Amino acid sequence: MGAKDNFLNSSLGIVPPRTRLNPIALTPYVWLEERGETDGAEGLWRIHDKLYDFTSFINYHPGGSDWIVLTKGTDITEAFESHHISHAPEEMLQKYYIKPAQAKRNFPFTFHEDGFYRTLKREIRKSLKTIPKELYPTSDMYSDIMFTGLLIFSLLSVRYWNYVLAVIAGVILGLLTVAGHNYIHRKSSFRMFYFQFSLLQVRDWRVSHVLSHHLYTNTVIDLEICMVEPFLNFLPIKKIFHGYLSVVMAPFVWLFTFQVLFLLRLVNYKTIKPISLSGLLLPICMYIFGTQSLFHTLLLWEVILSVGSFVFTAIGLNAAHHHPDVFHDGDTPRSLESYDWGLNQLDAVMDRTDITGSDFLVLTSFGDHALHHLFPTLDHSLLKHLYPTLEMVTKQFDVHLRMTSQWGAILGGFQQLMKIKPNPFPPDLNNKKYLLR
Ligand code: HEM
Repeated sequence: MGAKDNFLNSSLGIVPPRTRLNPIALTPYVWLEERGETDGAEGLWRIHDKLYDFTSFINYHPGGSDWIVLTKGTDITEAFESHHISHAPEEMLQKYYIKPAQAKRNFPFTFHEDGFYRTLKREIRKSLKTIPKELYPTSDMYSDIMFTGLLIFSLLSVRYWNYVLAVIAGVILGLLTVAGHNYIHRKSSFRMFYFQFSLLQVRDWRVSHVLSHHLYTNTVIDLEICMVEPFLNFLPIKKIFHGYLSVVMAPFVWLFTFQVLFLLRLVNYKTIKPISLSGLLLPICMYIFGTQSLFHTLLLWEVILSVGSFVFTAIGLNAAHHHPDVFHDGDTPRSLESYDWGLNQLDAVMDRTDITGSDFLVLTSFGDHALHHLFPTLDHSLLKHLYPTLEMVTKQFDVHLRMTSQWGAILGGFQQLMKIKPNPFPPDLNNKKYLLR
């Protein structure tokens, strides 16, 4: 098998986008455009094996117009199923129905009424009604405090020309960016723009993270896998120097993710909108209130960005998905015929015992990740209340959520980078060593 096949081969039978071999050219928008060629949506919106025309619904979608506009011409089955917990969206579908789809779906995932995901969703719907209102949400408070901290430490660092203060501002920026991600999945709100002080873009991430990584986790179509290649290759395929280079490269990737993605954004300038530049408000404030030259202001801002990038990317890439026992495309899957999407999500995740339970840690380190993937529109501070329900349904289906420590996740990430042989057996969700304690 050549290097080319390595990148294109999916053990789930998923046909990747044409531009899969060229990570720089594979922007979120190219990814969306090329989904049109594989999804059999015939220029409309596909849900399961039916085609719909939501054109007249774009401006009425309660989650915001972005989601509908971006996904025209694609299969939105996984997005539609996972982003709505109430029955209302499903009940509206008939109004927009056009015709049956001709082509087979590009994904093996199913959502049968008696399957794992829909059963869990029914139970979660009930559990959400029992959570007392006063218990949530703490996320808004923590996010606002971090935003204020970022401003204060950034301004003080430039005012007093102090690298320590800049590093503190950088750490806050990294954590605030993770927290901002909590809002990107949901209907648009001002807090989602906290994410943009990193120079990363909400709209791009709604594609690369929400519509790609979240729905097709660790597969050849997961943009978060594609975008870090060839520097970091998490798929179990033949790699340069058997992956040793990846391990050395990892900290550099962490350090410059914010800046490199921003520069790539400038290359694809046609998708830039005025709001894309909102992150520049931070250096502008630093320049106005800091009394330093433009050059010195930019220098400290670069320190803040690099530290922030390091914190955000190191947390993100070592949070929950990369471990030799977690499913990566190429590994033997649980099923190819009828693979419940929720089970696939459990196969592709491993949560961390030392993060779960703390609202602040969960918000700032992509915690309670399995539940977050299964129900991405729920505020992070709600997730801890849903473990008993998850446990009840996993027991019913004789599967478990696997847990490890944060250190286990970091170590697992490096082991996965070195891994060149796919797992010959499907993921084992009953493996005693990882069970929730
Ligand atoms: C790409 C596909 C879609 C995505 C990613 C998406 C995403 C979302 C999001 C993020 C929300 C807000 C949830 C919240 O913050 O609580 C929402 C709400 C909603 N969406 Fe969508 N949506 C999609 C397609 C649709 C379609 C096709 C319909 C109906 C024809 C629909 C109907 C609704 C309704 C009624 C709500 C209100 C909340 C609820 O009842 O669940 N959505 N959606």
